Amino acid sequence: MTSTIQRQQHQLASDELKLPTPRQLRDTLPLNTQLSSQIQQQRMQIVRLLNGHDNRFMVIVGPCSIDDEAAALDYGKRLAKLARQVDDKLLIVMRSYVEKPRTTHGWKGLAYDSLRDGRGNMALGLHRSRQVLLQLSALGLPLASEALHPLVMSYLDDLISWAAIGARTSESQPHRELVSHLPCPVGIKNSTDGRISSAINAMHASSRGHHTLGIDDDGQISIINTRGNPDTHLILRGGQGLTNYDADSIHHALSQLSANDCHEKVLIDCSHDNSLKQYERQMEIAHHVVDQHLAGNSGILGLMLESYIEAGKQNDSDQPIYGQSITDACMGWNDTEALLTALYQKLRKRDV
Ligand SMILES: O=C[C@H](O)[C@H](O)COP(=O)(O)O
Ligand SMILES: C=C(OP(=O)(O)O)C(=O)O
Repeated sequence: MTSTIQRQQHQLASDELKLPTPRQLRDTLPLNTQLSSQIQQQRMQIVRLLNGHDNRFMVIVGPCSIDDEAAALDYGKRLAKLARQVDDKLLIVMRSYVEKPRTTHGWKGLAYDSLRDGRGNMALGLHRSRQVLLQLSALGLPLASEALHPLVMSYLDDLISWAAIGARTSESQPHRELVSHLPCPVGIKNSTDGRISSAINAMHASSRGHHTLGIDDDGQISIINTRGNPDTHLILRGGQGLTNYDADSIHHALSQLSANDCHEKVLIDCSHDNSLKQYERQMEIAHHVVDQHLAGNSGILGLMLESYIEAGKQNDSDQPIYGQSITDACMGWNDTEALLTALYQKLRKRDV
């Protein structure tokens, strides 16, 4: 008797553990032709910037992590409106991260634990992630996300215009294979200790085709033949308490990229070690980076900001605060809008 109950419980648990295949989730939450061609065009716009065929400045801005669809959409609407007003000078891409790499442990993002109850209902998490990315795309914004788990990407990569490989994974072979397969431009971060060589090696490795393991659209474990991704670039995010957004660090990075035959373009992450995790510092860093660009440094592709509706970050023990980060501390919307407007005006002034 007991063993029958145990078997039934086990059966229930394993049913709950089953996920839809990528095709099933895409069929449930389809990308329509209009949005699909919007995303194709947005990817191509970023590639044009990367190849120096468009001299706009790219800004990847948004919450450290998406934890709540209502707040993400509220933020997205504000950003989409601003993006339209400045789009002759700034190509604005919304940070829409549904996976978070952790230094040790902590909340891993909407895709893993959307209820934030620690039970890891990934069927719900993947559904909610795909749904919110579709809704954000429909606002007209290009979306940026970190490519962390290769299988998670098989559910979401059609919605993303730009992906990041984080500082903790740039040295990993499966991530380099993943980049080689992704259908969009990818920024690769310097490692957490500040080295840029791991990112440069990753750019080389991912520019080639690979044969690797993965799943097909129907969830069958398969050999995946990747095409090689020519559209990668370096992201400087500082490391081990040292910053690398100053002119000398950027010059050094660009000369290393040139010596290694990589795109001579860097994106500056104004957060993480560059801000020494003090979110307010992102504003002065962003100005410093745009000033270098205006002084003629054409190797600077743009910058990244962590920003949400409310400034700072929540404390686990507090009542939830709408629009405030539950991972890294972010700039608030008012400062973000003022900063992007000021950067835009600076860039326009150059042309008058
Ligand atoms: O951007 C987010 C964090 O810096 C990254 O996920 C690591 O976070 P942790 O050190 O709090 O785990
Ligand atoms: C985790 C992130 O950054 P990094 O990999 O630089 O720590 C991030 O941008 O969310």
